[in-house]
Amino acid sequence: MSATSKSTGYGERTIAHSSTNNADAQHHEWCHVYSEFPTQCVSAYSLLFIPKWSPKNSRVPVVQELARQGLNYLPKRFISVNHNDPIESSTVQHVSTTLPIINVAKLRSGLEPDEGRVEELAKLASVAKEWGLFLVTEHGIGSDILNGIKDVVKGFLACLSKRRQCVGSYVSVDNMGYGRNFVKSEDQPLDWIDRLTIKAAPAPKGGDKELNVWPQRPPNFRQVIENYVKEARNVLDELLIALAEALALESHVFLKHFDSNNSEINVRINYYPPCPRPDLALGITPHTDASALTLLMQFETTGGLQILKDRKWLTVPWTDDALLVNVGDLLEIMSNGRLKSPWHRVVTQMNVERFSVALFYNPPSRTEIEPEPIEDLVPEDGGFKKVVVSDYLQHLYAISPTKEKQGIMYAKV
Ligand SMILES: O=C(O)CCC(=O)C(=O)O
Ligand SMILES: [Fe+2]
Repeated sequence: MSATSKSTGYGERTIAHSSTNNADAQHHEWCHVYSEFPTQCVSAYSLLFIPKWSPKNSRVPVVQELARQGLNYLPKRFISVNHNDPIESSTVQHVSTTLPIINVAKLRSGLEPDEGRVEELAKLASVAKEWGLFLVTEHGIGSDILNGIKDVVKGFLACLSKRRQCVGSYVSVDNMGYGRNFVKSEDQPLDWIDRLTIKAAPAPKGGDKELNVWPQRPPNFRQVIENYVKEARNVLDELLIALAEALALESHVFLKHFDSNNSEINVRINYYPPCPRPDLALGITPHTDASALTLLMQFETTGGLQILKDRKWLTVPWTDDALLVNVGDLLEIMSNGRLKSPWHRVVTQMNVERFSVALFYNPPSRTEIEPEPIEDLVPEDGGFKKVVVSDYLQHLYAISPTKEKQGIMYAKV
């Protein structure tokens, strides 16, 4: 699910937790390595303080540390795949060519139709409607920027594993640390992932305490991510225009909800260490992204991301060097269901590690998004109603959505 400030940050993974004082922050600093439950915390601090489980004090393991131990079994807290569920256990390798790659350069609005724009818009309409996600090339984000991301992400994880010096300060921010959303009980299965979520935009306002969760090591981490965010924002704005036109809507119907000073951009670094039992564990549990659009890059290996299509999990045919864009709930609402926010999950792999970087693009949090009317709406599907972005996100955190209990229902008429 897309990040909001509720799941922003890094440290050890802390769940559904409001960190508001220095004592808590200190606790975060000390408790980096956990085995199965908080009561087995190996830090010195935990020897003195063994809390009863609650979302407030719950901790989950740093998966990287578990993977390094070379376990040949899966700790039981990570067992999540239910082999009795025909959908859950359906994994079909998707080898079709039905995920066309969108050439962003051809979509640019100044171009004449004969420069291929019309065909590219038609291709975009078809892939966005059928899949809710698509690959993009010729997006203009330089390979130096993308390679820089790979370097700082790996540098961050490496220095974390040595001395954990690279963790920023996270006082006064909700649900801090390596975060997995929606872990609310002790017996809820955990994902085989370590992740860091950073609120990259908007810049903190004068009175606000800076949301300073930027890692301090490698020293260029923040600069590199911010350069990427700047370029990515331009690409996503272009795509919002192109998607509107592809759906035969006025060009700015989606982009009008965004503004360059206050739109929210959260960046999440996902690290999937090699997993001893890929048949039993998931890297990320099935979810839809709450964002308007998500921009994803992956590296080191492919093949982890799957999408739920026609009641089957299909491996997304994602080539190494293309970026992937997926429609999130907020765009499903803005488009009044013309675009669907796809259910997706990440599977684990045995001897390889995988990294991905997800950039979630949302309108400013107080924006009321208004679904674009549909004239011939079928009466039984009332479409969507107006929602305030932050209300929608709060609702998601409150309900912990699942396929049975979908967050998007909140915005249905
Ligand atoms: O790792 C991936 O490919 C997908 C990550 C994802 O779905 C997310 O961070 O919301
Ligand atoms: Fe996602």
